Amino acid sequence: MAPARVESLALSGLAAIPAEYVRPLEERPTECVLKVKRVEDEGPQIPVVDVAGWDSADEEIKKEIRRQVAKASREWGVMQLLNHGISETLIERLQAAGKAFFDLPVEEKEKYANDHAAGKIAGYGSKLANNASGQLEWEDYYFHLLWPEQRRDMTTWPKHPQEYIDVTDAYGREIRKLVTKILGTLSSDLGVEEERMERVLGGENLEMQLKINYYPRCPQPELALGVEAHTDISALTFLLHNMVPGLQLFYEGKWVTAKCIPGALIVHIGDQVEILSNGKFTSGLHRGLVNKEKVRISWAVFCDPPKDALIGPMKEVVDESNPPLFPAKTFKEHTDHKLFKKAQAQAEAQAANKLNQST
Ligand SMILES: Oc1cc(O)c2c(c1)O[C@H](c1ccc(O)c(O)c1)[C@@H](O)[C@H]2O
Ligand SMILES: O=C(O)CCC(=O)C(=O)O
Repeated sequence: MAPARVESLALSGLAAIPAEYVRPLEERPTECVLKVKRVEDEGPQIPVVDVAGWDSADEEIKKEIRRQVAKASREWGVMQLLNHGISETLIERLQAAGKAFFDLPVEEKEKYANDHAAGKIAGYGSKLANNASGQLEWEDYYFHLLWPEQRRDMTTWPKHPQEYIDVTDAYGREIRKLVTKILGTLSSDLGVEEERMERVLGGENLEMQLKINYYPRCPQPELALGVEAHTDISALTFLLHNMVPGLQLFYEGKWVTAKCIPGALIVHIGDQVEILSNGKFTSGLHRGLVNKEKVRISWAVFCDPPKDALIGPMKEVVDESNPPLFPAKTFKEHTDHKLFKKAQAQAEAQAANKLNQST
């Protein structure tokens, strides 16, 4: 059976969210997004790195940018990049196209419905109820392969609006260039050749998946999560949003809300870079909150190695005093293992809840 669309639920005007969307107490946001906004200037903030001089002829300028990118990747596993080189116009067009798709009636979007249960994740979807816990996220999404170009299945891309394909293709090309820059910076910081990480991650076979997250208004945002806490299975993730706050990073024991900075591109370090670097770079735990007044939309590009790429700590970052912290696994094994672990943890939590209720 197709899962309920969160958008349809939200539009039905319900005052209380269905039980499957109510997070366990320990997962609930302590303050809803609108309250968080007032205190967002307090405490530690996600690092902001201005990379305008990335290609500068001045070696000192380049060195300083590289130092800041590596520092943010080590300490936070996330950063907001300014002056990243992707034009404002392209970003506006990408966001207008994604919004135009989600502005279609749900029945139109259903024509692109994915079949997650059958392993077909490309298309329009909502999180499936996991048998173990039945917990759901307050979001619908659109997911498709963006790169490499020759592996795209254009039947899974939205046909409306007409501009979607051109603009998403152009954005993908820009992100692909940034992948090379960031992986080069991180490789150098580890003392390996600049091309090394990109090569291990598949080189020209490196994959990029686009996920447009659509978070409808939620009548009880303090009880729900748009995306539950997770680290990304990717190597890197690039994120844009429509300037509605919601992304939070777990840092030094607290959830920190990402500031909405016009023009900024958020970059997450994912599990694959954490593994390659033997934990020198951090795959940051993050989650997405929802909002009572505003629809939130975000655009995530996940950069992944091919499924069969074997990823383990690079030999240069391992020695007697730095033993490998991760076993080498193919990307497919990593993904399967993580999903299995999550399902198992949810099953255990649910069993414990049931036991508590019956005693
Ligand atoms: O290739 C990837 C890499 C990622 O890091 C992720 C991904 C795909 O998809 C996750 C996802 C997609 C669709 C869903 O319904 C989910 O519940 C998760 C994404 O969260 C991310 O980890
Ligand atoms: O919407 C966001 O800000 C976060 C999205 C996310 O973490 C994801 O799609 O995996």
